[in-house]
Order: sequence, then C-alpha cells, then structure tokens
Amino acid sequence: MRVAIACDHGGFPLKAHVIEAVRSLGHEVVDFGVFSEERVDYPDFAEKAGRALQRGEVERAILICASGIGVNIAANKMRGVYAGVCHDTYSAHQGVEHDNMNALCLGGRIIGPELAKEIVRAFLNAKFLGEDRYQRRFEKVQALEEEAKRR
Ligand SMILES: O=C(CO)[C@H](O)[C@H](O)[C@H](O)COP(=O)(O)O
Repeated sequence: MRVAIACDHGGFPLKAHVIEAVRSLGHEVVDFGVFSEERVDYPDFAEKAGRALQRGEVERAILICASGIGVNIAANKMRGVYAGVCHDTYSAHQGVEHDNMNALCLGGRIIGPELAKEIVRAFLNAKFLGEDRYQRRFEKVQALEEEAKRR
C-alpha cells in the first residue's frame, strides 16, 4: 500500500527509521517532509499527509512530532482521518482492527527507533475487522464527524 509520512523537527530524527520499516514491508512511502531539524509548525505537515489520505492517494499515514500529541490533534480535525498516538504495539494493531485507525502518530522524543519500527509493523500489518460491533461504533464516530461540520 501507499503510506504518507510527515513529521516536524521533533520527529525528524525518527523519520528515517520509520521509512525503513515501511519499505521493509514492501510498502511505498510518500514523504511529505520535513527534511531537516529546522523548527516548523506541526499542523502544516499533519495537514499534508491528512489531505493525501482524504484524496485517497494513500491508504495510511504516519505522523511524527516530538510527543505525537500535536500531530494527533491536528490530524483528527480532518474529515476521514482517524489518528491515534501509539507507543506500544498492542494499541498500534488494535487501533486499526477495532477502530479503523488510518493514521499512526509517534513521538520522536518518546520512543527509540527499534520500538518505533515494531509499532509501524503492527500498524501496517493490521486490518479493520469490520465485525458488527466495530462497524457500529465506527459509524457512530462518523456521525459525530458529520455533526461537527454542522456546528
Ligand atoms: O510535540 C509537539 C506537539 O505535541 C510539537 O510537534 C513540537 O515538536 C514540540 O512542541 C516541540 O517544539 P519546539 O519548537 O521544539 O519547542
């Protein structure tokens, strides 16, 4: 699959390791930057990857800032983007299987490269189970999303 990757300066040191993990699974990386540790604003890069998800150009996104929190907040403001901060492998696969998470957020100042790579593998290998209860809950999330547009 095609996977968008975007980070800010706080996530930049981890980005190369994440890209390596994505490619090692045979997936294609679409890299939305950044390309240095020069200070930037995380919403700008979360938006680039989120728009690619919305346009259907990628199936998943991985966003990295210092904590994972900023990019997560920004990404979840975008329709059709379902992001979660995961610093353990269980959350990374369960978030996809149960919640249809399509964007993984990582903190470059929180975890190291080896754990990040395992988390990325868990996220990309997982599929939404779509069983009745998970589908029902996901549709309720989508209903909240629609309601937010009207308010
Ligand atoms: O981690 C973040 C938000 O949760 C941000 O993306 C920044 O990386 C963090 O705030 C650090 O920014 P700074 O300009 O290096 O202080």
